[in-house]
Amino acid sequence: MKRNLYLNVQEKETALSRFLEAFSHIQPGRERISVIHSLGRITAEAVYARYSSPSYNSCAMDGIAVISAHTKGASESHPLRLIYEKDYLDVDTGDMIMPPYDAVIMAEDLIETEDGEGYTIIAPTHPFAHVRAIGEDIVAKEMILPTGHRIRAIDISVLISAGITEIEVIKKPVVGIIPTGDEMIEYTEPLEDGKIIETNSWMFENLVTENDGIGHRYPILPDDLELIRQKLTEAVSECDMVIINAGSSAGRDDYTIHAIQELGEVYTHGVAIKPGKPVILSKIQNKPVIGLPGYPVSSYLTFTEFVLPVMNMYCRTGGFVRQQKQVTAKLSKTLMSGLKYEEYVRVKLGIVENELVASPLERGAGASMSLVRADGFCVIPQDKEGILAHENIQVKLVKDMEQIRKTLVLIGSHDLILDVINDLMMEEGRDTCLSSTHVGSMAGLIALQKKEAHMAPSHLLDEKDGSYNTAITREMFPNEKMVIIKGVRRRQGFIVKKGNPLNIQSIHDIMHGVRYINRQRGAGTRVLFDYLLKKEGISKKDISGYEYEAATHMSVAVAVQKDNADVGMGIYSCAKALDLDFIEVGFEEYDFVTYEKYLELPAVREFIHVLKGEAFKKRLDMLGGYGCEECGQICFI
Ligand SMILES: Nc1nc2c(c(=O)[nH]1)N[C@H]1C(S)=C(S)[C@@H](COP(=O)(O)OP(=O)(O)OC[C@H]3O[C@@H](n4cnc5c(N)ncnc54)[C@H](O)[C@@H]3O)O[C@H]1N2
Ligand code: MOO
Repeated sequence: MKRNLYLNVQEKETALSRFLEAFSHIQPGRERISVIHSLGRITAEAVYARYSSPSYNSCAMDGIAVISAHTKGASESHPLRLIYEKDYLDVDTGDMIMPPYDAVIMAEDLIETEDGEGYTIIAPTHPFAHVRAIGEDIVAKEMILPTGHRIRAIDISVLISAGITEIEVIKKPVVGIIPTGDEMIEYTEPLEDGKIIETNSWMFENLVTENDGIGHRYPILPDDLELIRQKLTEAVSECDMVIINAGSSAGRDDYTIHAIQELGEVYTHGVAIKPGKPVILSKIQNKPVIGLPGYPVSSYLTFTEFVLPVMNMYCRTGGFVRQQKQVTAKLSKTLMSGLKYEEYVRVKLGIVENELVASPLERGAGASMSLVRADGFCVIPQDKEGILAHENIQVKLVKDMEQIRKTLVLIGSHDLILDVINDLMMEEGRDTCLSSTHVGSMAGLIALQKKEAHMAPSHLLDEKDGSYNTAITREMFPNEKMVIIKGVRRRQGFIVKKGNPLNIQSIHDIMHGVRYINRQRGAGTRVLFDYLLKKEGISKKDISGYEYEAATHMSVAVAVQKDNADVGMGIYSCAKALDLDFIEVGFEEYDFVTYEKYLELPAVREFIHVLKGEAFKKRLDMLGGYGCEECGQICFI
């Protein structure tokens, strides 16, 4: 099969509005369902009460029902005796109050007469005192819920009390989901080299559910034109709309576009967004069929940008579209982008000194963890080559702002203990959590200078005296009161394959064609490696792979494990986690640099509390390679 070429890459808004226009005939369907099963559904029309509630004059307190006119004149100086049946009846909350009785006096306000035959009162009452009059809550024929209302638990109880047993709601559209690809396997099958666990369809199914539809997933289809054609025909006849996933781009086995062209009409193949470019917008048998690109991030974004607006046509009455909240944030790192596309970047958010700060996450279309970690998305417009650090950007929120407010923002060096600290902070249930962005020690301290983080995890060696973090903090924050919260001492060394097949014992064994994997500029581990090279008089040029960089210790370890490199520098816990060998170079100090004034922040206090706790020490033992003698101690700089 010939490769496809994108002949008609269109701007997103143009492509979407043309597509929606083609389906302007779609109207939300409706169905009648039992009220008790209507939670979360959307009303298709206004709902009116059948009964009033209460439907009779109802006693609101335990006590006596009285004829209010008979209580006139009662006072402390003139107590009034009430006679059973002539003046009152005993009643309990919820009882019906019938004429001539028209008010209730609470039991607490009654004085029993000595003969036990009645009551004395010392204050008069008025008509309908402590009586819930007919229709006080709901009046028959009154509108209880408007059109397009999402039904909640409280609504159901009100509907029932108003005598409604069935309700007209918007029908959920059935969205067919077809995953394709020869390399795909079901999650229940064992993973082999060259195979990929099919995940996108399950994400789609749940996104469809979250957005008021019913996902109908078909089994994985191989890259076979005839089978794709057959399955598309079947899905279109069974569903209201269809998503077909992967095979949308220029690969030789990318058949989706050919199958759709044969069965219907293609409006768009290719939109100017990144990730997500090869999206297909089409129609088969008058139903929308959308081809989404295979990479998880591309498929998530194109789902939200193209599938949701179409689903909205099926399941929203006017005005009900759920809008994503937008906020303005300061960008912590420059984002470059091409002029060819509008680019979507996932960000983490935090509030530092009353300002919302956005730190960009990994940008690759395959980086699905960036979606898990994201607090929001920002868009770099097509006509911009990028956004500079510290500029303001608009962010569409995917997390609750309250949660973001309680987040402690860490930018700097990476260590597995950050995840452990966050886990323990969450476990303690004190409502604070930790967001960490890994840019290396130096870049972290710069972010701290710019007030874009609360703390910078750092392990920067002072070559003069072999100490860690103090000298650089003094140098970078000469006029500020700073503190170092002591973290861990950790074993640094060379991570090599199990059994150390190249017999690497020292930095000298890393030359002569051994494939090294380095860390990014500014990372403490890179500073240490450069220091060792200098000390031993070795040139960077003699290290093959010096330019090959990874962003975290764990990425170094996995590169060695999967044979992308023979050796890299990193911490013991990462070598241990992946069952690799480790040649120790020495211990280093991994600490948290912060402003003295931040010690008062509740999240910082909680952070220190966790660092000093026994639970943290136990978790460090399990990870291995850490010393925690000074953990949580504060050094004033
Ligand atoms: N020569 C060109 N190659 C590519 C272009 C291009 O313009 N010219 N575009 C790239 C872009 S951008 C994207 S996005 C991808 C889209 O590719 P396809 O939609 O054809 O998808 P595949 O190639 O089959 O898969 C891509 C990737 O995603 C994984 N995948 C696919 N389906 C699933 C699933 N259901 N669950 C989990 N993962 C899935 C698949 O294994 C691949 O790794 O094309 C570029 N190429
Ligand atoms: O644009 Mo492709 O959608 O992932 O990177």
